[in-house]
Amino acid sequence: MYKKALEFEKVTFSYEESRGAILESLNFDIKEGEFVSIVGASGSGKSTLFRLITGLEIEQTGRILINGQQHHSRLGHVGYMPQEDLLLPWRTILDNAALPLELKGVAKGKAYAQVKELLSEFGLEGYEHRFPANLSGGMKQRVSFLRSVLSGSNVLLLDEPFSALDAITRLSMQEWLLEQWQKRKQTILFITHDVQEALFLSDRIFIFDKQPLKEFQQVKVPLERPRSLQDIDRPEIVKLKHQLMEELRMKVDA
Ligand SMILES: Nc1ncnc2c1ncn2[C@@H]1O[C@H](COP(=O)(O)OP(=O)(O)OP(=O)(O)O)[C@@H](O)[C@H]1O
Repeated sequence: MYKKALEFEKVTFSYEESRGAILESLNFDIKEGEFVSIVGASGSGKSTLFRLITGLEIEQTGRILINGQQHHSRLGHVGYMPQEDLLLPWRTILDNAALPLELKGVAKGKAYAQVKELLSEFGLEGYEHRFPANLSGGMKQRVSFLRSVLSGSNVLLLDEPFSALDAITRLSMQEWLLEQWQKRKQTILFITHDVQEALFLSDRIFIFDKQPLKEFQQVKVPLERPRSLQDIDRPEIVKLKHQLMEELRMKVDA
C-alpha cells in the first residue's frame, strides 16, 4: 500500500447552500511524491479545491487528510503558489523568500541563511538584494516557488504558475520545475488550462467537469521519467493531447 500525501473522503462543499454544492461526496487520493495536474473549464471548481486543501474554506461534510492526518486548521500544512506571484514590492528578494520562515518565528539570520543556501539552485544568486519590480516574470515565479518550498511542507499546490509567462520562458520553467520536483520528491498538485503542459509534467491528470463535482475522469500519462520536451511530440502523446482537448471542449459545450 502506498503512502498518501492527500486524501479527500466524501467531501461536500458549497459556498452558499441555496446555490448548490461545488463538490459533492468527492473521493480521491494522491500518492506521496506524485505530480498531478488538474484541467477543466473555468468555474469547474479547481481553485475551490485548492482553497479547501489550504484551509481557506472548510468542507461541510467529509474529511480532508494531509499526510494521513486530519488537521484542526490546515493553514500552513501545505505550500501554496498562487497564479500571480504575490511578492511584496517593498521587500527584497531575500526578504520575500524568507517570509514563510519569519512567519513561523525563525530568527532573521537563520532565515536568511536558509534562503541563501537555495538561491543558486533557483537561479537567483546575485539578485537577492533586488526588488521584485527589477526581476523578469520567470524569476519572480522562481522566488514564489522558493517561498512555497520554504514553507516546509511536502505537499505543494501550484495554481497556474506559468500562465502569465511568454511561451519560451514557460517551457524552460516547466523543465526547471520537473528538475526541482525530482530532486525534492515533493507531492505537487498543479492547476493548468494547458493540456500539453499537463501531459509533460504529470503522472496523472484530473479532468474536472460540471458542478457538483462528484467524481472526475483521470488519465495516467504514459511517459517514463526523466522526460524531455521532445517526448511531447511522440505520436501517442499527440493523439492523447487531441483526445483530451476534444473532451474538454465537449464538456464546455455541454
Ligand atoms: N468566494 C466565492 N463565493 C461564491 N461562489 C464562488 C466563490 N468562489 C468561487 N465561486 C463559484 O464556485 C464555482 C467554482 O469556482 P472556481 O474558482 O473554483 O473555478 P475554477 O475551476 O478555479 O475556475 P477558473 O479556471 O476560472 O479559475 C464557480 O461557479 C464560482 O462562481
